[in-house]
Amino acid sequence: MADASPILLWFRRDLRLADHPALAAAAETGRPIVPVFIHDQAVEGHGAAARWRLGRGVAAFAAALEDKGSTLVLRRGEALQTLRGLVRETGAGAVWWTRLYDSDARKRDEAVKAGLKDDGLDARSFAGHLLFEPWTVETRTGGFYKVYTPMWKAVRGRDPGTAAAAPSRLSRPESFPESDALDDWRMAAPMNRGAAVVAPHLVVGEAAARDRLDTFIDDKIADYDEARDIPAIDGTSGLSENLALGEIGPRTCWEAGWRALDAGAAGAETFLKELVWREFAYHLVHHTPRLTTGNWREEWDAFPWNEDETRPEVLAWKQGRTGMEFVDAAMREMHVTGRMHNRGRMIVASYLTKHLMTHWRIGLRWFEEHLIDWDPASNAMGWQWSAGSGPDATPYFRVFNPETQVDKFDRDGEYRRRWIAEGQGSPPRTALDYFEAIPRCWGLGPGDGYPDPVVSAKDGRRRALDAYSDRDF
Ligand SMILES: Cc1cc2nc3c(=O)[nH]c(=O)nc-3n(C[C@H](O)[C@H](O)[C@H](O)COP(=O)(O)OP(=O)(O)OC[C@H]3O[C@@H](n4cnc5c(N)ncnc54)[C@H](O)[C@@H]3O)c2cc1C
Repeated sequence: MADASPILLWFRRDLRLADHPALAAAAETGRPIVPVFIHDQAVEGHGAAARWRLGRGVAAFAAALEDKGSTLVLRRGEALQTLRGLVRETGAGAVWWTRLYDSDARKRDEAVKAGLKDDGLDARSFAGHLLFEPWTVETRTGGFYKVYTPMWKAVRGRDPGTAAAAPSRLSRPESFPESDALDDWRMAAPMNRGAAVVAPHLVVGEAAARDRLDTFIDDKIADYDEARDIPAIDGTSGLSENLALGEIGPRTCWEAGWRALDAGAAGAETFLKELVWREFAYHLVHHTPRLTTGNWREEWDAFPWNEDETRPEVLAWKQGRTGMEFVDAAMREMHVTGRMHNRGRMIVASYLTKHLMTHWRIGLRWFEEHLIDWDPASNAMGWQWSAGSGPDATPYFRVFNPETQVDKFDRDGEYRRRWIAEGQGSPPRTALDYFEAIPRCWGLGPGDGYPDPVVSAKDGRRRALDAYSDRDF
């Protein structure tokens, strides 16, 4: 007789109903589905902004499941024990989930799979977080790609499969097990007063992510090639926030990008390429887990980066008060919106690791604390790319000059005016919001003077290049 026991569907960073292979497969069986989200602090701990954003995403997903006649069961605790408890409570014969690729998640998932299999359960993982899983893309000699462009060429013409539609209804078990109350998890607590400032900038949930993609394709993709590099222009998709939590599937984005390319949209190929940068980051993290914790090029362990986080110039960087306007504008954008334009990310990362000779790990952790689109793979790759210690990285001797970057990417000063209040007669709301978002104990206000540079662009560059030429690797 066919197995009619419930399937526990363990949701993690895949908070969606469409383009979800594990959910589609479960719905196909006709068996009752028990959707579960476990707040597993060991893996889903995150920084303040990502944790808060996760809470908002879980709430939106729970509401979407209610619309389908189902219920998201929330539990907190160590994953394997929690799932075993839920199996006992529901009589489930299967536990299915979408694969993740960073090392913390993989270690947890491997232990979960082994434990559940020992219990005689159908423990199964599915693709869905990526277009192409890391072991399916190989160089001609059989390794993984360490350089982006050949990887792009290898996958450009590949078919990642079709994104499935959301199931129309989900079969319910006779009763759902008890669920924690999301409010009891206090996901917003570490955000303090920042939450009220960042909240209007969030775009939460699957339906909103889908609208965001459609708006991007209809209104922005044609100009994406050029607009994407100008931080004052809202010219990118903004989808990183949703992709990070799986509120939209990468195949849905890929298909939309291809349709736009086929229809002749000029920027569509660049958009597809950016999606593959995300893949590249995950392939790297899968094959070399140290990407998130240590120098990918291990010879960089000998480089004299400073790891003292208490230095005043590091505090100035965190606060957006280095006296370098482009750097400060970008850091403040992150305080207010939980995001930072990609150009800004490259500039502040270069400035911290080169002008301030500070270890990229300090920046990586600060981003992890403040980004609502925090992603373990893209964040680590971005930092190591900027620092020069990663694969296919910008060479260390290419030091972004924050002053000349202004001429290229913010010539009329709109971006800097949007975020830096000091010196403006009537600063815009965005610039004032920065003072509402930051910790009160910093004691900063819009009436303060704008700081002198903690290091001049020229001196910082020279210091970095001297250290680089003194290295013995
Ligand atoms: C130091 C540093 C840290 C970063 N940290 C993160 C992070 O924590 N989370 C994150 O999602 N991205 C990170 N990035 C990559 C990039 O800045 C963002 O993905 C991008 O700004 C998101 O905006 P968007 O969604 O509008 O992108 P779009 O320009 O619309 O691009 C579409 C999608 O492609 C992917 N993508 C675009 N650029 C990159 C890139 N350089 N690397 C990897 N994927 C990319 C993203 O998923 C993005 O949503 C980082 C980059 C740097 C230099």
